Amino acid sequence: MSSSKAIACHVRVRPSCATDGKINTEGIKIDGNSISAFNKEGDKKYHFDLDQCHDAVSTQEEVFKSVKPVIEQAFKGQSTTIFTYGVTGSGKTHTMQGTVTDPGIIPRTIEAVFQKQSESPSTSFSVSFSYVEILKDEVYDLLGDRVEPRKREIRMSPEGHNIVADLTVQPISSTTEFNILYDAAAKTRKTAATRLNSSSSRSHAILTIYLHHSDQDNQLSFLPSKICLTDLAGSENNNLTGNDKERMRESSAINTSLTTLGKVVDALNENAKKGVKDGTGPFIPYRESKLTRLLQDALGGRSLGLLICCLAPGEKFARDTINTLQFAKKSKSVENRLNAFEQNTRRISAPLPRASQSNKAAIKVHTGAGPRHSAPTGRIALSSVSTNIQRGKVVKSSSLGDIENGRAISAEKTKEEMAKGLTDEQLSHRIHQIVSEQMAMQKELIHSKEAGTIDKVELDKENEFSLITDEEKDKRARVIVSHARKAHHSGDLQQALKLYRKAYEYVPFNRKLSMRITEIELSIEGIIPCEKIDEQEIPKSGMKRSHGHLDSLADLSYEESPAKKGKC
Ligand SMILES: Nc1ncnc2c1ncn2[C@@H]1O[C@H](COP(=O)(O)OP(=O)(O)OP(=O)(O)O)[C@@H](O)[C@H]1O
Repeated sequence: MSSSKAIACHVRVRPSCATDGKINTEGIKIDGNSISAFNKEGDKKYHFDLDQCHDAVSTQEEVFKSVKPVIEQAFKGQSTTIFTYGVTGSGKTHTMQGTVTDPGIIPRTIEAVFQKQSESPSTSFSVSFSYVEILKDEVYDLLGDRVEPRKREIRMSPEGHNIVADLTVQPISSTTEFNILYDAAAKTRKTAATRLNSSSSRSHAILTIYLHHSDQDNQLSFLPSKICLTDLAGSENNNLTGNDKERMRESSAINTSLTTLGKVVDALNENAKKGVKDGTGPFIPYRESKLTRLLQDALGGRSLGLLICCLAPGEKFARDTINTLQFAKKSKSVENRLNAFEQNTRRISAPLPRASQSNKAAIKVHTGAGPRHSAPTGRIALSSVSTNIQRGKVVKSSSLGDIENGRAISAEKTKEEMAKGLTDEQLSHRIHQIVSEQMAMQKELIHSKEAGTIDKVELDKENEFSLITDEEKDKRARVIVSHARKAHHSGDLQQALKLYRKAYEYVPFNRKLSMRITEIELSIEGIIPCEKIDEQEIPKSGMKRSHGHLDSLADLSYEESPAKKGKC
């Protein structure tokens, strides 16, 4: 059944410690589920109503008890995301991970998962997990090669989820096994001392627990439900942290991705205010950072979301406290569209065996060794399946390809057989979902055709995307931007938008381009006037960079490109 649910927002105040400096005992006050905080000057009081407030004496057990109902939804097939947010040193890692003697949400969740598994053998699910960190806007697999860690791409799965390419997903069958693997991986997460925290996390860390459900009696298995536990790196004030140059670079990447997180939440709220339905509203800048791409499901997506805002009690954090609580307040009005049923019945295959010694090898999950734009192929299959469901024809689900759990599907049952077991309401939801998927597929196809129209500028090498260097990506983006600018100049905004978006796929870090896309979208919607670009700005031949004009997209903000930053 489909429903929408706002992100739940909890707050936790950390006990005071030596680095907090002066403490105003009246600075932060909790009363039930309300919290008030004074500004630094102590002359203005801010008040917030949240879903749960934990004070400085709250225990790890109490905090876990308050999040457990969300985790339990995953046992019923609903994916869930919990993330900790707050200034550096406010207790995010303590809350999420804790210590051996005082475990936090992650170890307690794993315990609850295996407890559930042992309590109800009839609820058959096997367990695996992945663990990634986002450091300076690059994704690394913490279960992957630790000696020579490789940056991982983010790709779109056929289901429309952003997933990390070539990610290690480790099957586990006990808490002990998890602890050994997790401890080793957590040690490789980047931490460093700052003036505020002797072991400050310099990266965002996302631990995902996959529950692979299967119905042994009916020979069905489903997409895994996920419990995504995210420990965000802390927002930082370099004056307080005393960061050196390298720390400052990290801190700038952390602050930028958190700013994007805020922008995504703002845009979602803007959509909600305008009552805009899926995909037709203003541009949501998910693609501006890897963090927001990976949290897309939890922010306006299909995951049940819970945000824990952590607060540090020192007076010097007064402003951070209010900012954090304001972030909680605006996140609280973001609604996610939940649908455990739909997620669960998307695929039918032979049942997944429980994790055992024989299937312990870590699975690599990726969208295929093929091109970044292999997704449309998968979607064509999806489209034909959906058409056939509606016509009552039989199609094997193997045509869908199995991306999420990396296994070949050996479908014994058909979608038609599945449909027989659905109520009218469930079927109607399913059809609604399929129509949305078809629309997404069509969009992708338009993009592919677009690539065809610009073959002459070498976009026919699209399927080598994952193999090309960042420099080459920049080059291609410039070529497409030059075509976009021509369309823009001639007033063909739709064509310009398509091409700018295409270029953006190559340079997702390019904020100027992202802003141009937003401007055109708003112009198309008639919200802002269409800004004509000057013909002089259109490169006449080749892709020489134009000079001087700040707004020139031919420039593509080269200072931000990985090539320029020497990342290639
Ligand atoms: N509720 C708590 N009870 C006891 N100690 C705590 C609590 N919360 C945090 N601490 C301690 O405070 C210090 C900072 O906490 P932690 O490392 O979790 O902060 P953080 O928000 O994750 O920081 P960063 O963003 O820099 O990684 C740690 O030494 C931690 O053990």
